[in-house]
Amino acid sequence: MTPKISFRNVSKSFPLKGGDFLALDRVDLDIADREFVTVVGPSGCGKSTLMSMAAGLTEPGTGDILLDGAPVAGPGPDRGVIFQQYALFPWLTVRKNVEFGLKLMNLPQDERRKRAEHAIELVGLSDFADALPKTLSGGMKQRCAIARAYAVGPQVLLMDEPFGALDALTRVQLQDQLLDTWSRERRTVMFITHDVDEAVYLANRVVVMAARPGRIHRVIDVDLPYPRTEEVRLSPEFSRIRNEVWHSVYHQAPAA
Ligand SMILES: Nc1ncnc2c1ncn2[C@@H]1O[C@H](COP(=O)(O)OP(=O)(O)OP(=O)(O)O)[C@@H](O)[C@H]1O
Repeated sequence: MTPKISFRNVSKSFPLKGGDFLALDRVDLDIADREFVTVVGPSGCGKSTLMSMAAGLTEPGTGDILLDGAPVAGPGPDRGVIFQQYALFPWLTVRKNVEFGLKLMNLPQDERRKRAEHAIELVGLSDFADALPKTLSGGMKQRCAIARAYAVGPQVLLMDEPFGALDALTRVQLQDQLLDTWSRERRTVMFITHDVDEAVYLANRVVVMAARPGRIHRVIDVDLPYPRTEEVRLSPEFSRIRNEVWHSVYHQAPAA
């Protein structure tokens, strides 16, 4: 079956004083339809660059990035992008923030309203639909940003450390909520995180990257059942996989 997203021999350099800096070196990765893939690796290994290329916001230097087998030519409503900073419009309510992305799709007003309500309900913010962002906690703001991405109905969610700024408890709650939505709506998810526990808890597979140059170091299967519960989180198998990921991230041999 055609992968949902493919990185084929993708390299990317950025110009620096004194020569080019190779940020990504020959990355090959296929992400299947409806798969949940997390990406971890040391700071600067190119995680965000890789995701930005899948989003169509950054062009690959060489190689191909394919979506359903066709080259990515730029951003599109088939991919929802969520960053660590909530990026909400402060003067718009939760509902208006969520509806905003739908305006660009030229949907009729009642369809926009319906889609926004559904997305707001999915993230558990219905009681706050008419609230302004400044009155929301960090976790609620991030849920609003997630609802905005959901509302457009993308087949792919590209999430760059979406829970990075949140406290540990809110983070765990949003992980569960994300998995709950994913298991019902089954979008393809590519999710960057610095948190090894989070990477294992969420994913079908964890991609471990290495730095200098940025590249894929290992891909580790997470053969744990869904739904991921506290029991799963506390299981010996979870610890074993977590330790394996941890070891691959923090004990990488330097590049040849
Ligand atoms: N626009 C740019 N111009 C020059 N260098 C860049 C640019 N974007 C990224 N880089 C460099 O490319 C490398 C990879 O950056 P990237 O942000 O993708 O890494 P990362 O793994 O997401 O890092 P972190 O975990 O710290 O967020 C870094 O060394 C960075 O300095």
